[in-house]
Amino acid sequence: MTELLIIGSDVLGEGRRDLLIRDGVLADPATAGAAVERVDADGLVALPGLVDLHTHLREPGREDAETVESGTAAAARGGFTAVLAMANTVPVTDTAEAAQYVAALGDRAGHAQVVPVGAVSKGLAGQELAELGLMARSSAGVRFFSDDGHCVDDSRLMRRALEYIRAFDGVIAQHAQDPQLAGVDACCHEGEISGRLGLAGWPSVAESTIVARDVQLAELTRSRLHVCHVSTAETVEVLRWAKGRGIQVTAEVTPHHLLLTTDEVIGYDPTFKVNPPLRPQEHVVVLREALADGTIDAVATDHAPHARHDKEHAFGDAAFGMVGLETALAVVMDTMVETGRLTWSGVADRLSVTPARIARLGGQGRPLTVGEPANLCLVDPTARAVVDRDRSASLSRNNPWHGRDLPDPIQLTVWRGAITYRR
Ligand SMILES: NC(=O)N[C@@H](CC(=O)O)C(=O)O
Ligand SMILES: [Zn+2]
Ligand SMILES: [Zn+2]
Repeated sequence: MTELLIIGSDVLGEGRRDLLIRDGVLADPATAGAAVERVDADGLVALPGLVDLHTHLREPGREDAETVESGTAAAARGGFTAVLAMANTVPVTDTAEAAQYVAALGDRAGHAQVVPVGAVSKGLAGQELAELGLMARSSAGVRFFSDDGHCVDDSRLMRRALEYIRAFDGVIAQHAQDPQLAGVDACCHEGEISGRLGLAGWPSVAESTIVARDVQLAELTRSRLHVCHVSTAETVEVLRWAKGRGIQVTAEVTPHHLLLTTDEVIGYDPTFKVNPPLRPQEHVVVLREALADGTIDAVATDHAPHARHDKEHAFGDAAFGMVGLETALAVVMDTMVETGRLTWSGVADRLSVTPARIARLGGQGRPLTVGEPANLCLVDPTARAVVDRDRSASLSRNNPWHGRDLPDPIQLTVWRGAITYRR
């Protein structure tokens, strides 16, 4: 029997206590055996293991950019004990077998729980529904469905998906992007900078009009909608309205949309090309407020690794996306904790408790009390470091934080009682 005793950590910033881990669960520290391994956590904060609702692991199909092994190792370094693996792999996760395969790869890697996301439409083509019911009833137990990377544009298909998943308490996570308003070339927030740089514009309303439609469909179907990577002030207004009406909608924001602005694009560095695009500061401020007041429920990374040969192109031709698992908590600390917008218990809520609830994950996002599964991370609230993209567990280097001085919090991650990362 291996035991781990974490001594003197500040649990959720609410007081110092010891934590004993035995057989994968939290036990009474007074019962620790003589051979217990001790971890000195003086000055550290203990949080429930972080849960990422939005990770691209790229396996199967693009193992040159990321594998389940490398992506979940990066997750553990970032304090995550569970990640939802988006369906836009090759082949797409649109069958029960494909979902079971991704979950099995996660079990084999052993760094974090890998929860497969099921596609909404077959092949992400937006034409016919994927096998939603079979994925839900399989051993993979899929509850979270998304065509992420693509918007479920067809209103009728979106309505039917929402109707269908209600029977098994599913949720449809929408990548909100009207493909007509944001055309195929759109790669920069539509505004002064896109005009000056000559980049095709991606207007705010291409996001918010889809969200406005979808919350009304969620109301009609009495089903659950989740909005991926909210990036605009207009979307936040729609969410406030919908939540005020009691519509079952939740939303996430990425770390990069909480800190970076359209200004990053001025140097045409494709590292900063992401979907939805980085927005001007006035949107960033609204996103921070909305995360603080709960209008936006969760932070999700949208970790989107890309191989060098897909990213190193002229801005317009490069792939969309940036890595983010290892730096997510750092950016949330910088934008939300150090600015007084969120307490540690607020951080635990937005990065663990609420995402676990949205995805219906038992055993994740739980309080750190006796009898609960030992999924946690230890955080140093004062450490800082300059981010180095070459010191990463991810296989990809499209890291927008490279060279930036940020908090460097994660000291230890424990999943199911086993140490998955140690500084
Ligand atoms: N966010 C991105 O810019 N890219 C994502 C897809 C997505 O989340 O839309 C990807 O899969 O690369
Ligand atoms: Zn997306
Ligand atoms: Zn994504």
